[in-house]
Amino acid sequence: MEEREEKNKNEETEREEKNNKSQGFFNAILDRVGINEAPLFRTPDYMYNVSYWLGGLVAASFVYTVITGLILLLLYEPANAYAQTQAIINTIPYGAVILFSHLYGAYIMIILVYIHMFRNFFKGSYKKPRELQWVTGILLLALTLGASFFGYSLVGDVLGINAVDIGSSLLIGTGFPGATTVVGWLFGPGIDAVESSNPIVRSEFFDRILGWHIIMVALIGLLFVFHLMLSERYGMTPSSKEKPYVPAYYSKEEQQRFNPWWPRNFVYMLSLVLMTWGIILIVPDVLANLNGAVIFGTKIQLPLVINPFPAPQAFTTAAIHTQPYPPWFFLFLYKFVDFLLPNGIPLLPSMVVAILVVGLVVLMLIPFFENSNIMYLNSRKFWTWVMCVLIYSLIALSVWGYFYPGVPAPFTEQAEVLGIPAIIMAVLIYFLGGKKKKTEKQLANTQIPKVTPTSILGTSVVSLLFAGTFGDFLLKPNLLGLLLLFPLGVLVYHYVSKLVKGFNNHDNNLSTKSEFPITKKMAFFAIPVILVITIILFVLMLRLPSVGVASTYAGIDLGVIMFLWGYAINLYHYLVYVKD
Ligand code: HEM
Ligand code: HEM
Repeated sequence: MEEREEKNKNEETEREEKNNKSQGFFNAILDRVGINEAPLFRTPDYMYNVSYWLGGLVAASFVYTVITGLILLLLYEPANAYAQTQAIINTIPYGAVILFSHLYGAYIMIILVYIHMFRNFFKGSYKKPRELQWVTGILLLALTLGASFFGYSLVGDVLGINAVDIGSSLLIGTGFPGATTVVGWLFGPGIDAVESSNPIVRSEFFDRILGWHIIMVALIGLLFVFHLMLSERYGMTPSSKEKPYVPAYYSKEEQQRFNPWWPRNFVYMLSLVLMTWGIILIVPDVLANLNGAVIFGTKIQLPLVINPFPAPQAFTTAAIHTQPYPPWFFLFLYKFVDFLLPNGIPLLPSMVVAILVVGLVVLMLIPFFENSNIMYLNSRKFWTWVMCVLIYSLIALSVWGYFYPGVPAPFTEQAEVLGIPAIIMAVLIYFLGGKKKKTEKQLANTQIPKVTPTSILGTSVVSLLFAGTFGDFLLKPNLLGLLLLFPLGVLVYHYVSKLVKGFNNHDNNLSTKSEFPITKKMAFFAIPVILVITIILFVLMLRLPSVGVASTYAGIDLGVIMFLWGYAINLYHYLVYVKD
């Protein structure tokens, strides 16, 4: 009896092994993992479009910065921050590539987080049942800016140390109870320690900053897991054409028609990840080579805010001659601090901090303030206006802060730079935005306007330029003014007509066809060509210098290889999965 049982068991294992062999080793592992049974969201064809995967791109840049950050952690010396950062750039193999791409990984992550956020607002993805995703998203945005701020201060250059100085003065200046204690927690012995001749005191400061840098990154990681779990619960927000009403999500039954997560989503995501990583490597390494290069007899000196090289060391003679800029992602705040009240008195630090905190909380609670039950933009004109003004103000204040740092901004200037565009946007959104409320029946029978934030912003900017130039021309008629009026007039016409058409156009973006400009035949041949090119590039990479700034050539090479691989996988996705 026992013998027979043993025999049966053996036969079963043999059968299983045979089965696994015929499946292939890789598939057998996936089968064991149960990839097909995992409760991952199924995706309809039309969602294979970058706009639906922006969060994935943010996550890709996050993972990149974590990998390079862990390598930097092995190399960094808190007691010797600036000198060691220079050593990483100049003496450690591929150190410059790792540090520069860590910095730009963070920069690209910040830009993508903003794009992801605004896209999710305009798509209505914050509405029921995704409110928590929006709330955790805003926390993720704040943490990303925080982690980048602390990372930036780790270098020990004048910009990073100045940023800490401004930050702590702002907090202490609020006079809020406990502000000094909080500053003590955040910055330990403070920036004076950076000047100390005692390495223990110096490391006390940089250790504290490093600690916060890693804590914030860990919090991003934890919160992201939650954010992603929520995303898998309801899937990505369907197109408003498919689901025009709240709550917009596909039921379990509907999902059965769509593509399972494995392998198509994996293939698509891999292609996007590799392309993002490629760009993170290429951009700073190209910039590092541009900086100091002589082009047409002119020596290029990149502005400090985008330069991958550190600024001069804090508290040195060179530092005195450096304009104290904050990191570019806080330039808007830097200008905001220069604002004067209508009576000419500067904004108090307590007002600045209070406005920021309240603004962030309001942004976080948008899903609860704006709860119209239609997914289209014209059902939430007020909030569309708020978000358009927010995008515009972030950009305008950053540019303003860059060109006129520390120059007090009187109320009249604030009204010109921010007030007038805000009014133009309000008028455009109100008058061109169609009727606010429609019944379900009307909605089904009418064309739903489709207006993008870009068309609203574009129209506002060109109208403003046109109005300004026209005003100048009236005051001081001249030929240049007249010549400028024509192209600007054409641009105004272009944007306004686009906006008007947008309001009359239905969202017809549901085609499952690819937007690829090339045919499948071309894609079929392009893949092996890319493979051969990347092998050549790889061999070349091994011959390029590995130490010092010159290693950035290898960085560019690796970036191009990654980007091309990402593109080749994208072509593969197109060939295998996209229907003609
Ligand atoms: C576990 C993850 C991470 C670790 C261990 C880490 C570690 C480090 C270290 C040691 C430095 C100092 C490099 C030097 O000056 O020599 C640094 C710099 C920096 N980190 Fe991270 N980091 C991590 C993730 C991140 C993330 C997720 C971001 C962005 C959100 C970020 C943004 C920055 C920035 C902007 C710098 C300044 C780089 C420069 O100015 O060249 N880091 N990081
Ligand atoms: C570290 C920052 C962030 C990461 C890594 C991240 C990641 C993700 C990922 C992977 C998704 C799944 C869908 C996709 O790939 O787009 C997603 C969806 C979403 N995220 Fe984020 N996110 C971040 C920040 C934000 C912010 C700042 C907001 C808005 C305030 C936000 C709001 C949302 C919403 C509403 C969705 C659902 C989108 C939909 O249903 O189509 N996220 N996020």
